[in-house]
Amino acid sequence: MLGNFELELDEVSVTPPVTDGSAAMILKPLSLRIREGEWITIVGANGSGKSTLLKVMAGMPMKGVGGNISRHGLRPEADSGAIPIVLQQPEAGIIGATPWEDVVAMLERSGFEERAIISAAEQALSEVGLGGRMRQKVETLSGGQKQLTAIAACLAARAPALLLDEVTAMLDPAMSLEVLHTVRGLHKAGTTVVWTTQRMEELRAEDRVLVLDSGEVVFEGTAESLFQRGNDGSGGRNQSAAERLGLEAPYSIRVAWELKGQGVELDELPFTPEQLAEAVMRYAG
Ligand SMILES: Nc1ncnc2c1ncn2[C@@H]1O[C@H](COP(=O)(O)OP(=O)(O)OP(=O)(O)O)[C@@H](O)[C@H]1O
Repeated sequence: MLGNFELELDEVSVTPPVTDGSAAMILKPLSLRIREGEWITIVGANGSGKSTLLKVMAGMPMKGVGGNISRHGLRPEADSGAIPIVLQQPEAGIIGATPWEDVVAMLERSGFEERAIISAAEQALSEVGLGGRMRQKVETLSGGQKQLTAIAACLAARAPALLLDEVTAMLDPAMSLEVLHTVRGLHKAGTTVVWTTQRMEELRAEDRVLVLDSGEVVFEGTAESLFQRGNDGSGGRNQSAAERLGLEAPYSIRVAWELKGQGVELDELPFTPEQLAEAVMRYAG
């Protein structure tokens, strides 16, 4: 499990480094507190500011940052320094020739004592399901396995939170699901996770979601409340926050809305086909 984590952003904003005064802010002032063990999903279109917000959360030195960022009440540089971010391109952060070498290199760079390296690397690689592929050449791994290698390196180095920048964007649906399931498992075991995505089907009902639009937080709440249509007597047809923000609901939720229009009201909003099937079975009794 990763080290303990509490991150506080107080009126944090980011302005472009060179501006004639007319350029829009990259991130408009926002305040946010993330507690240990939370799962946050940041949703937004290209250019909405997701990566910038992650870099701010990571405590990366950046020009144009206003407001206060603190971890356990300390500035990030006074705490454990910048947290690594796993990026969209599967090869982006990998420096070793095999998963094993990559994780070991990260541990050496992070100043781990030699005798602690082997067990930390083995444990992290098996936690992400790569125990059997530690010595496989990186170029022969799938995109998802490369992402899991990068995630294992963060885990092994005891990064205080997993910061994941659209890590499934370049992966096929099956691989995306495998990476998502693995990270969900790590979260269940206590890891703090910030997951950014443009894919609504990666959300789960209880996720804490931030929606960014042009550098501004336009929604904050659970995924369930993002897709909840109101009960105004119109058969639940009045729009959810997601619809008002132009976000397309996952297929299962669209089916649930359609069923509700036909008078079939499921007892929970299904985020996955499996949840949809279960809710329909419960309805059918
Ligand atoms: N250093 C910079 N100078 C000027 N503009 C910048 C800088 N960094 C980011 N931007 C702009 O800020 C906006 C937000 O960028 P950011 O990369 O955070 O968005 P994003 O939501 O992660 O996008 P994507 O999904 O395409 O990665 C974009 O319009 C980008 O061009």
